[in-house]
This record gives sequence, structure tokens and C-alpha cells, in this order.
Amino acid sequence: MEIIFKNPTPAYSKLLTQLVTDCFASKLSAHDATMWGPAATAEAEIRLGWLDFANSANEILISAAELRSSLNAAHVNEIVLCGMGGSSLAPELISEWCNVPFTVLDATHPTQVLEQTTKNLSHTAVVVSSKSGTTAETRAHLAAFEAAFATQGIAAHERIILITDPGSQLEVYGRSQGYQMFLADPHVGGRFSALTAFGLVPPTLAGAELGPLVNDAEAALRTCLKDDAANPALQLAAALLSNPKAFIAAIAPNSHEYHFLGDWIEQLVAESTGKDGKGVLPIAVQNNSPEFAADVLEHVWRIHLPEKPDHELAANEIAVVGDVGAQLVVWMVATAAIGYLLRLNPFDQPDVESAKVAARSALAESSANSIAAPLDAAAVTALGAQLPTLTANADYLMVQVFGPRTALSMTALAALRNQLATTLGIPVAANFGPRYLHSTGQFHKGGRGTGAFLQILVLPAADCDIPDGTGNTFWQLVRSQAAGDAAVLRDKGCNLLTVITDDLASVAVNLTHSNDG
Ligand SMILES: O=P(O)(O)OC[C@H]1O[C@](O)(CO)[C@@H](O)[C@@H]1O
Repeated sequence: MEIIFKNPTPAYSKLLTQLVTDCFASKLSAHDATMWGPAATAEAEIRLGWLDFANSANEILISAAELRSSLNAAHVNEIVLCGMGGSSLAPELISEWCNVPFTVLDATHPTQVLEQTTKNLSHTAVVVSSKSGTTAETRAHLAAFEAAFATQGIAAHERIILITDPGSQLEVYGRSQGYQMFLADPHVGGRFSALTAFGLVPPTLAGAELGPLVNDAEAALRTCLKDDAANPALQLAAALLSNPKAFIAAIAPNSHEYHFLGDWIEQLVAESTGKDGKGVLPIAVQNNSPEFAADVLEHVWRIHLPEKPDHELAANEIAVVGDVGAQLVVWMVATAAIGYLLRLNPFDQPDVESAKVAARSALAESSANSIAAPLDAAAVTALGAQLPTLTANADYLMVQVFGPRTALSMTALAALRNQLATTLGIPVAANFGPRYLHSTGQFHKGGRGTGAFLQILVLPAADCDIPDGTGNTFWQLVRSQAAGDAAVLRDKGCNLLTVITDDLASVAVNLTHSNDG
């Protein structure tokens, strides 16, 4: 594990020295919950269990491998994971890295829900992951899969596997239904749960052998818990904060295997540090993105994630070099160190709740709302023409697509993101809703407050009920989540435009048409 950082500045050396002389790493190792200040101590006391992942990882891997054998013996070998934020981002990354087939459902768009629940489920097991056991999206997915299994004549208790914290509502419900269950360590928060049951069980069920990853993570942790200027986690935290103007980290994978590492880092760092008007916002991009090609933007770091050092770095570049197990550890320790240096609580997410409350009230009213028609090409182009004004005083633009997250739409969104970053000359974050609400959403509402927002709602061809007795549909849920987040962002004084479409690819073209010059 190595951090490569060109021309360390005096500010960097000062921060690194502070972390070493304050014994941040050994205090973290000793689970000292007082380090983030009195307001954070109670939360930190129940959030440092991730440092002890090595005590339980082997047992988790053995139980998951046993379940995998019994599923495979019953010809069940397709794994779908339902979970939001920390409950799906790490297993998605780990499965991709291990190259095992794996599907994540962290969208509530009816098109995507219908695609997953109406396909032949004869060989499918569904893992439903939620620490709290109350996350609305995940509970809606569980209800949808229960109904789908019933429709296809498959016994749900043979196919539904829960991962949750002991004592959660989901545990109680799961017991009543006879579902198979993994109980996780309740002293670990969602975004720090990569090396607990949440990160390890789903990829193992899908066929991954994670012993080597856990060993690499253990070795990295030993290095990251030393009060030493050579500690890569301390170096990473000091580097990221060494330029007080640079709060955006454009993160690019150097290999296909690390495709989802940037997405995982987005949640970890943005949700942990984006509060009290402070924070670091990671933006997962490709390394051919304008943020990496453009002239130096003084508020943007360019972060590379190679497994081995692979090129000479420029002034505002940082390479975080290591295998995936080490990457998970170094980013978690660095995030805790950033919280320490910024004097904030890295273990809470106060502003995620405000959007949830607004979404709930929008949902209560949604049955009365009519569904808006898609905008035509000219109207989309006219909205696109407003983007330079919308972003004139913003440090970044965030594009939030409330549509299905498919290979095609991910490509369309990446192209739109690149085009907007080029034409507007600012960094552009992009993600799907409600996925981003559980990732960078905290930063946008609680962080620096200097973003501008573009919401794109993709109308579904068909809606579907959430079969949980509420009478709501998935499209109502999606629209309410978009409306709730828009209301909170506007309340915070942020500029926001909403586009309604039935075709993301064409909207992407028409939006940037007027900005081409
Ligand atoms: O695992 P849960 O409780 O469903 O939560 C999912 C995600 O929602 C959040 O609580 C808030 O976004 C995240 O911290 C978490 O990873």
C-alpha cells in the first residue's frame, strides 16, 4: 500500500505531523471514541467495530460458503442483492473485482424493479441487506420479491436471505417468515461495513473466495494503525486536506476491476465528511474524463487507483496504490482521520434524514399528483441553455437521474457528464436516484453548499405497485424521493433544474446541444 503525491507542500507536512504527534492512529486502534469531540463521542462509541473485522471475517466466510453450497446443490446460482448505500456498494465492488456474476438492485424505478422481479427466478436467491432494517427502498424491494416468488410458485423462505443488525425490525420480520439470516456487527456503520457480513456475504454467495482479500485488508490495517509519517492512511488524509481550496476529488479507476471502487469511496468520504458546511466530495469518473484532461482546477484533486504505480504524476494528482483489500482499509482510516482534522463527526449523516422526511410527505400527497408529460427536444435544449447561468456561482454540478440504472443508461449518463464538464468547465458529479441519496446526498445538503443540481426524471413505460399494503407504487416512490430532495436543496438556496423525459440518451444530446457553442 502506497500513497504517491508529488511535491508535498508545507501544509501537507503540517497535517501529517499533527496526525502523528496527536497519536491519531494508535488512539483509533484503541477505539478512543473521544477523538472527534464531545458531540461525536456517543456515536463513535458504537461505530468503531470495523477495526475488528479480522475477529469475525473467517467465520462469516465459512457460513456464507456453506450456504452457497446448499444453494448451488438446489441449482440456485444467481444472486440479486437489494440494499442501499453501504449495504450494496462494497459487495458490488468486491463481486466485480472477483469477476463473479452479481446483480445489485438499488433503484426504485419501476422499469428496473419489473425487470428484476418478472424474470424467471428459478435459479435466483435474493439477498436483502439493511443494517437498520427500515430503509424504505430495501423494504419495498423485499415486498416486491416476496410477491414475485409467490407468483412463480417458489417458496420465499428458500430464496430470501437477510443481512441486518441484531434486533432490527427486519430481523424480527425475517424470523417470522423463516428467512435465512446473517446478523452483522451493530457497532459498525453502513459505510464502514465493507469487511463485515454486509460486504463479504453477498459476493461469497455469488462464488467469490474472499480469504486473500481479507488477509490483504488485515495487513493494510496493521500499517494504517501506526503513528508513523509513512502510514498511507494518514498521508492520504493529509494530502486531501493540504490544499484548503481543493475539496473535490475526481477519482478514476486504473483498471476495469476497480470500476466500482470510486462509487464506494463516494459514499464513504462524502457521507462521512460532508457536514457542518465542510467536507470532501469524491466524484467517480473515468480517467479519460475532462477533470483529468483539463487545465488544473484549483479545487479539484485527481486521484488514481492503481494496483501498482503506473505513471508519473502531475502537481494536483494523488495515486492510492494497492489491492482492493488495502484500498478498503486505507480509505476508511483516512476518512476517520479527515473527520478528526476537520473536527466533525464522521459517523453520522444528519442531512440524509431531511430528504427522507420531505420524500415521505411528498409520497403522502403523490397519489393526487398527475404525472407530468415528457419535455420535447426544444424544451430540453432551452433548459440546457440555462445551465451556464444555473452553475455560474457553483463549484460543481450534480446530475441526478431518477431512471433505471442499466449498462445503457450508465453509458448515456457518463457521456452527458463528460460533455457537461467540458462545456461548463466545472467538475460534474453524476449518479442515479435514489442511489446517490445514500451516497453523496449528505454532502450536497450538509457540506459546502456550493453545488448546482440537474434532476432528470425518466418516465417509466409501466408502473408497478409496492406490494406492502401502503397502496403506493414504485413510480410514486421515485417521484417523491426526487421531489423531496429537490425541496431540501432549494431550501438550502441551491439552484436546481428538473427535466422530465422518457429517453435519457436523447435528453443527454438535447441538453448539451445549446452548450456546444
Ligand atoms: O443499511 P441501511 O440501514 O438500509 O442503510 C442504507 C444506507 O442508508 C444510510 O443510512 C443513509 O444514506 C447509509 O448510511 C446506509 O449505508
